[in-house]
Amino acid sequence: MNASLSEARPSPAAALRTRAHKFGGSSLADAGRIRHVADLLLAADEPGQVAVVSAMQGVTNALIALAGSAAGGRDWRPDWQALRQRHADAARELVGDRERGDALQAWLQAQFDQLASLLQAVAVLGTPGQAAHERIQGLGEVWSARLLCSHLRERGAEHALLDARDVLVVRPGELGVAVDWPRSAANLARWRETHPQARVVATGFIASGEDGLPTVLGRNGSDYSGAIFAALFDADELHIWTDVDGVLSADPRLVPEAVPLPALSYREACELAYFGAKVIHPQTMTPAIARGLPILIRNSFRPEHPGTRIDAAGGAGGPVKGLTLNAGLALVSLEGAGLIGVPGTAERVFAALHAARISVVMISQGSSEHSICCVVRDYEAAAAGTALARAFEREIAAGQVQGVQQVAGISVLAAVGDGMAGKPGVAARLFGALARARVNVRAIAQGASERNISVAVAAEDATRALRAAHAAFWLSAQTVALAVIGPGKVGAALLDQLQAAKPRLQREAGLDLRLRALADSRRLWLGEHGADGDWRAQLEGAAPGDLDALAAHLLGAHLPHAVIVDCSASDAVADRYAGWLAAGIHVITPNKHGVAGPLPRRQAIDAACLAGDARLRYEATVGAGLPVIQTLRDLLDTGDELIAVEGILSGTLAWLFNRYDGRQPFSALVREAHALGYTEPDPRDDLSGTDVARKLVILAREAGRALSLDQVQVESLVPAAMRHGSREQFMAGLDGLDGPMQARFEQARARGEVLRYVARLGQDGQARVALVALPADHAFAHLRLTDNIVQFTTWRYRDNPLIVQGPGAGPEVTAAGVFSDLLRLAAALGARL
Ligand SMILES: NC(=O)C1=CN([C@@H]2O[C@H](COP(=O)(O)OP(=O)(O)OC[C@H]3O[C@@H](n4cnc5c(N)ncnc54)[C@H](OP(=O)(O)O)[C@@H]3O)[C@@H](O)[C@H]2O)C=CC1
Ligand SMILES: N[C@@H](CC=O)C(=O)O
Repeated sequence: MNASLSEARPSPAAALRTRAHKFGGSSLADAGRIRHVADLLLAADEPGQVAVVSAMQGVTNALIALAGSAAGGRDWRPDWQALRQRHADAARELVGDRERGDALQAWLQAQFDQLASLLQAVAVLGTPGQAAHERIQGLGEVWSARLLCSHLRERGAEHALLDARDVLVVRPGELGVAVDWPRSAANLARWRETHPQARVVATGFIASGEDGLPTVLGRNGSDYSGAIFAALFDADELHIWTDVDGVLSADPRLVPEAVPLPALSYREACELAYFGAKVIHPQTMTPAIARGLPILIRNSFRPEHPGTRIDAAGGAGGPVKGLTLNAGLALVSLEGAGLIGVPGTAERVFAALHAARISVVMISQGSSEHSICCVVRDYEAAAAGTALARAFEREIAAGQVQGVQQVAGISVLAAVGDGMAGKPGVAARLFGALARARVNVRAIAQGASERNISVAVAAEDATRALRAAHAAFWLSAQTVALAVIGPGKVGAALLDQLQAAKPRLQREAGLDLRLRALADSRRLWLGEHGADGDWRAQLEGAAPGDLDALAAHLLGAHLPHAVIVDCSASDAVADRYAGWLAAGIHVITPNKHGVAGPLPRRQAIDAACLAGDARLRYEATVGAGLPVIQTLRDLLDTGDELIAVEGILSGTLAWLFNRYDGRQPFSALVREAHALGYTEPDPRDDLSGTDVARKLVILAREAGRALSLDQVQVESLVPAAMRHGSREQFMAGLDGLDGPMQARFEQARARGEVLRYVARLGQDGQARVALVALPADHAFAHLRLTDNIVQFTTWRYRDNPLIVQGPGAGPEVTAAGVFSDLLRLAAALGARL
């Protein structure tokens, strides 16, 4: 009786090439769905076919409820009637032929009459009893199989109807129901003598016990029946039809980007199923595994989709095929010097937990043997703690073990894939992704098969951890939750560039930049799935809100990475950088107030970066899209020393003095520069030299010099009378600039010189920004438009300074500089850039 499946002899009809199909309840929910199943079966080009069916959706539960009602003395007749009507209606729709239809209705009526008699008996006894309960539960499959078979016959197909109770013999086993293969195979062979048809419809879920009484296969029983009949009919493949495109790489409710997996090995499928992925149950697979039968998980709503193939080979793919998350767990650990080098500690832990009937989800022990920890279901944690405390009572009393520690709110993330075995770097990639997503790992386990790495993390980090790991193994794009503050000239250009580049970045770099928040000084827009459409329209309808809500919303997405891009010129916004960075939000900005602001603020920002993993990038603060800061950093990082910096650091001032020839009013050019988006929001910041001074401060600080804005000698081009008042008042009185500027210009021209606004940071530490008259052949006299020029004199470049030159202002180039920072950050976070 213990004969295994491989010993079972195939039925005489096994010479046929046969494919087995299994349809679940949702595929048979009503007449329309049953008709669709028939379409699939009739369209399949296969000589032999076995279709194993579940009950119509919800029918098994309805039958169990009927038995419960009858046993509890409640009136079961209305529900019985509804169930009868549902099947009678389906039968009417499925079988139009009068004679066949009447026969089917009469058969159904007889079935329901028998059910009614059973329920009456249950009501009298006050309990269904095991035998009646199993008989009642399994009726749904008998009815659905008959409906499908009758419909197929109506359409001219000669399918035989196999009631599994006539063939399949099972007995209770330790891990559930076990099949008596020799008896079942012999029964099938006998049945085939009178049912030689190539195509068969069989009932799932039900079978006969060794005593010949009807029984059921338990949870996932219909899938199990599919595999059993596939084996008994010696099928070439088993197709399990569901309502999804196959096995997904992760739970789509937690990772919306989860993808269907084309192929899995049996072992991968078992590992994923164990950790809760929506794969078929491992027990279901045993008959298939035993004979190397491929299982295909397919979508009955999209039969053209190939689905997931599960077989011995498992197909190609990355090292990790899928990820699962098990929630509702707790960590229970023992720690103490009394465990070191003591043989039998693990055995005592397991024995104590076994005696308390507690199943261990994961176990981990450091090689120092100083501690050992287990992950158990949270509702069993207290009992596990008590069991361990009792088992180690002596050591705890002697102070050799520091009691039992329990941590609730734990989830286990498991990465599964045959390709992990023998491949260096997989764990590094997983842990690197978790670190970058700021997820703390509480415990780790990897079996010697190297097919599964499991990590225990805090429940609140679990979704972020899953998404980060999913992206790290290229199962989906690296997803970055993005907020843009200040959609003014630069911000708007950036948003347009982001929108245009998004599809290509997703496709080619595996980077999903998801805009979740937008704010200007008056409005805050928060979105769930990213502003993929018209961001302007979204902001248009937004209400006022504060930046705390913006940061909370960004973090609330549980996306692996969060970035705020500050495109304002606001000091108040810059004041928040340190807090955001400390909270793990990366910051990117062209706004100089943060990095050139008061030293204590800058120090707080730097400290937040050092303490955590969040990064601040601000390349566009100097030279807009030019690589000025990066160049200086590269020089310093490779061991060079900065001696001096000199240059033209203002695009606005460069443009003004490149254009100004004394013929048109200087004020007209300032208005034009403002309209072109070169100036700061308030052009006085440019004309006063403050903007240039800030840039010099940024470069000095980059070189490690603690320079403050008030230490820079600044020559302002704004007459004292125009320094106060609103921006609008200043713009209205702009022609007040014209007289003094004309005079400076004429003086310089008389000497054959040109005017340029130059910044200089000397070796002596002196910082100065001023309008100077330069000889007409000076390098700074030959720039074009908004060109900046920055000359770095360093120890290596002491005879011939290193020069960075190019356009240094304008919304498009500045936005591109900000975007480059974002992409460099994304690359560091793991995007394929
Ligand atoms: N233009 C250029 O060539 C370059 C600019 N930069 C820097 O880029 C930044 C933006 O410049 P630009 O686009 O020209 O400026 P704009 O004036 O066009 O845009 C500023 C944006 O910031 C918003 N804003 C202001 N205060 C706040 C606040 N407290 N909270 C939220 N949003 C706020 C404004 O909103 P609202 O409309 O409601 O006021 C507006 O959307 C500046 O810091 C500038 O120094 C850097 C390099 C080059
Ligand atoms: N207004 C600034 C813009 C860049 O920082 C400039 O003109 O350089």
